[in-house]
Amino acid sequence: MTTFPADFVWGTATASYQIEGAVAEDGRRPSTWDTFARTPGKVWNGDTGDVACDHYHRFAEDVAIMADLGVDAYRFSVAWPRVVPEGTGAVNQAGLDFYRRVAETCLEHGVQPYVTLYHWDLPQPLEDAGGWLSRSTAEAFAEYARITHEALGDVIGSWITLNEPWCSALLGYAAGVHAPGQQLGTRSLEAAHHLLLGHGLAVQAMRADGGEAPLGITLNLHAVRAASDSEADLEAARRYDGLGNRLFLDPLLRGAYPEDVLADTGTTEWFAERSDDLATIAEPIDFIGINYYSAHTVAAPEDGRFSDPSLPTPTPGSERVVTVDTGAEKTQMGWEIHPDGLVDVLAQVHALAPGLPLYVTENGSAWPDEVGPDGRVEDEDRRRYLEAHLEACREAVARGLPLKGYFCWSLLDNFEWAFGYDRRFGIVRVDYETQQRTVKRSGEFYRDFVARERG
Ligand SMILES: N#[N+]C[C@@H]1[C@@H](O)[C@H](O)[C@@H](O)[C@@H]2O[C@H]12
Repeated sequence: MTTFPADFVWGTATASYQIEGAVAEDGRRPSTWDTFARTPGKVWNGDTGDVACDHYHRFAEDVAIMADLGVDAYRFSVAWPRVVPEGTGAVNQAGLDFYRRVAETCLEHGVQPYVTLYHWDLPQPLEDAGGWLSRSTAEAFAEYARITHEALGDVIGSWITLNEPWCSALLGYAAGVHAPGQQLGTRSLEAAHHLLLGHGLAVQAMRADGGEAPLGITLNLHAVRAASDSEADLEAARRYDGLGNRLFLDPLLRGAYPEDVLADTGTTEWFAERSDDLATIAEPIDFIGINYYSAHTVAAPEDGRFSDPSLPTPTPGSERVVTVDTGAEKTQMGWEIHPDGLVDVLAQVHALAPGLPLYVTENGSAWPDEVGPDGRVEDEDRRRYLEAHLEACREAVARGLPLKGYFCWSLLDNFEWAFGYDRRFGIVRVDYETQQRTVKRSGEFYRDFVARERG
């Protein structure tokens, strides 16, 4: 059986708004998710990240749990509204100091800090000025990145600029199910462009600041399969792969947008007017992070008729593309379980950028956990999902794909965006009433797997 390289990185991942709480403490100002969560009907049960897992006050305990699990690295995100509370202008030293404490505590426990600079909590004043539909937000992001990199570069092991720009753009500005809750159809591709431009400007700013830490970006890639080899279904798969994957992979790794996607969405001219940005977007990076959860089998709508391409294309799975239920087991999110799809997306990126190091920066599953009379959580479903995807990572390594690490999503149960606290992804349970942490069976499995693979 293939063994993982000795330097393979085993980690866990979280995000600021999902775990920190303390949303108005020590100078933090509102983000778009503070606003969105307070908008009636947007988040399950009216849940907010006001308290979440109280990680802002309990981070030392959480780092100690990671050390006990034996992980090498902790991927967490810096909240922009803690560091530059208004998005631009004044820097909040208390915010920088908090993240320095988190990073130093990690290092004291032998855990490498990996930072994501943007995991969706955009300072509200920037959204009020246009958000990611505005080019100025890309420029503001680069300045925030420079500030944070300059302040924390001595304690951060790796930097990820953006987490899942697809979600920020397509769910935030088209489907409207994420902050800021806009339903602007294909204008969401303008947000995608400004997110990618912000990424490139941030990479340039951090490189100019010096430092040796690797710089990368994290994308949620969709393993896409056509329901049949009919022309209509293959066309549906092309559309889904285009809007879900190539809209981001191509500019980042090929320096060009996919012409078919721009044609599908009637945005060719808009992007042509901004072609000078592509060199910045394609600024060389040191790794790509891939968040993988599921594979999607897609087909053309029953009648085979595609609606007018100029109509809004909120997200893949809109009226042009339907997702087919293959009968595979699903998680509580309704996502089909296809571990082999992880190898497929790793191979897809490798084909575009041979040799570029790859990390699985998120992989995990939500299940309705039960706490036993002994207080334990025997989450066998989550353990099984985890094991299957770790073995998929082993297969990727065996095939010679440059997979360098795996971060389990998530260390803790946390605020699951529009699902609030109804969905638990943690390998460590959080009792939101008491904030007690309990390592689940899946967490024990991950600990034992890592120890065994490390030899
Ligand atoms: N849903 N879901 C779980 C998980 C979400 O909690 C993360 O914040 C995102 O980066 C990504 O969507 C994946």
